[in-house]
Amino acid sequence: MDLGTFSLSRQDIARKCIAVLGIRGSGKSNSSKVLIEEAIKEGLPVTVIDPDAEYVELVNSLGGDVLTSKDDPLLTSSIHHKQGKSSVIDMSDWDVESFAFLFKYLTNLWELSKEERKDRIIVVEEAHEFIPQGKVSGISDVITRLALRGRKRGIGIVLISQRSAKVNKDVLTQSEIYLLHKVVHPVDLKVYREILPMKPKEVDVLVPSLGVGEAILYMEGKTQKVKFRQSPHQGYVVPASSSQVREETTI
Ligand SMILES: Nc1ncnc2c1ncn2[C@@H]1O[C@H](COP(=O)(O)OP(=O)(O)OP(=O)(O)O)[C@@H](O)[C@H]1O
Repeated sequence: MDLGTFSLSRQDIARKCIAVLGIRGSGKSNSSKVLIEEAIKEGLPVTVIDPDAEYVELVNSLGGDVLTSKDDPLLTSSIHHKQGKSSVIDMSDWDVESFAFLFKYLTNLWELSKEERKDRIIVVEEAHEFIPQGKVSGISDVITRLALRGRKRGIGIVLISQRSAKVNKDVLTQSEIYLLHKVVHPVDLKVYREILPMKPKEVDVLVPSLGVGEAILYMEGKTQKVKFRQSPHQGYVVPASSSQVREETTI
């Protein structure tokens, strides 16, 4: 899989927990889109939990289904599991119905994958909103289960967040692949220092100097500075209202 200055195989990413971290504008979404494109091309279906509808065009153009709370979560998850089809759950309404849909869809995927193991990657954009550190909900419970126990059922997970310190630590620290984009805040640098097998001072110098699309890849005990290629799927502009709606809704 051609990701930019580096490549990973299907085997590298299937059934793994992958963390994509970095400040706003560091390139997380682009990097995740490149990963998703390549996974789908390799026949590895993806389900994206998408709070800003940023991945709708990408998943749709690669043959996946776009879902909202108006769809039937049990029916769609059953079809997607059976057919190995990709999907994107448009959460941009950020309302009670969207969360109810997400919970039922993921819970059903979890049950179905017990009966019949099939590879799938669940991508969680803005992961700190769904699996926050120190808070438990039905959604956080099912995503945590998928992340920590999904491997045997064929399920891998990609957690994307600009607020690494706010993502559930039990899940984040279980990641097998880290793609660490630029951060500058001491709180985030502290998280990186805990993850990376580097001297704290090296982390403090290297990480804030990363350019857009550059990241430190850490897997299997090795670190490597990489640069992602640009995804052709940049098309969607985030509506200004969606983050405001999010502030007012509790899961
Ligand atoms: N590898 C890359 N090569 C060239 N441009 C890139 C690359 N990665 C990201 N960009 C550009 O940088 C900008 C920010 O990228 P992106 O939206 O992926 O960042 P982000 O970290 O996800 O930000 P946010 O948290 O706000 O969503 C975009 O205009 C994108 O096209």
